[in-house]
Amino acid sequence: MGFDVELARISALPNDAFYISDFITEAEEDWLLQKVTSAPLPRWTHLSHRRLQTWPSALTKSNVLLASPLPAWLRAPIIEPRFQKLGIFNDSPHQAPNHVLVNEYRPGQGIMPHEDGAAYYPIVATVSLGAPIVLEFYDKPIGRDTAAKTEETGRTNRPRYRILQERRSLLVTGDKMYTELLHGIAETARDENLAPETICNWDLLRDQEVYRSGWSERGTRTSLTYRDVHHVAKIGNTMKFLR
Ligand SMILES: O=C(O)CCC(=O)C(=O)O
Ligand SMILES: [Fe+2]
Repeated sequence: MGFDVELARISALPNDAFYISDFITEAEEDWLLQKVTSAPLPRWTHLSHRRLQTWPSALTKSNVLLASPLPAWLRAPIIEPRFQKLGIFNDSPHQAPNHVLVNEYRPGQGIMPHEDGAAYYPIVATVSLGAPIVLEFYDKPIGRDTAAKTEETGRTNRPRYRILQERRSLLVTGDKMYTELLHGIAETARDENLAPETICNWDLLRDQEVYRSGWSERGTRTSLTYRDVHHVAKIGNTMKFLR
């Protein structure tokens, strides 16, 4: 395999999580960003605090993916051969990711603490492009009225874990990190309080020196989040019912 995945384990976390700082080269990063930005405008969904592309297509209301291959630029070299060599999706239903959300965050933008839900096998592999950003994991609010509590407390609750994602890195989180915690990205123009004690993957960072001041100015950060959707429907089968 050439690379021992245990070397990439974020050992401060109780459940499986892996971080590889130099997952893609600078040239690959440039090329991927160019692919993202040259996608036709209707590809983007504009949300209030980020914009999003969904490949190959959005899931149906019942969380079904209509079978269609991912575009070549999202497959090679990331899935083939790199994910395959690392064996990231070996245990997932299709032994490979079949769905990618591309998120773009400008300074000041983020994503409220949330969970990704049951549509996906609980492994997410995220490639970060453009600029570093901190991903935060929160305990789920306890008790009834969960959604309202998340709205109220999501921002003020202190995160339980923080992971700094450098540009060109890969973060793999799975298992209970996704099913028992919420994750989000603060809406800020500056990630603060960066230190070995507060950042779980500090030892695995490519460049700790640049964060010595304890903060990092946000730039435009793009993430490619790879997942395996449980339910896939062949269009041919769907068409049968339409005839
Ligand atoms: O951009 C990220 O790293 C996280 C995105 C996310 O949580 C999501 O799309 O569900
Ligand atoms: Fe998410």
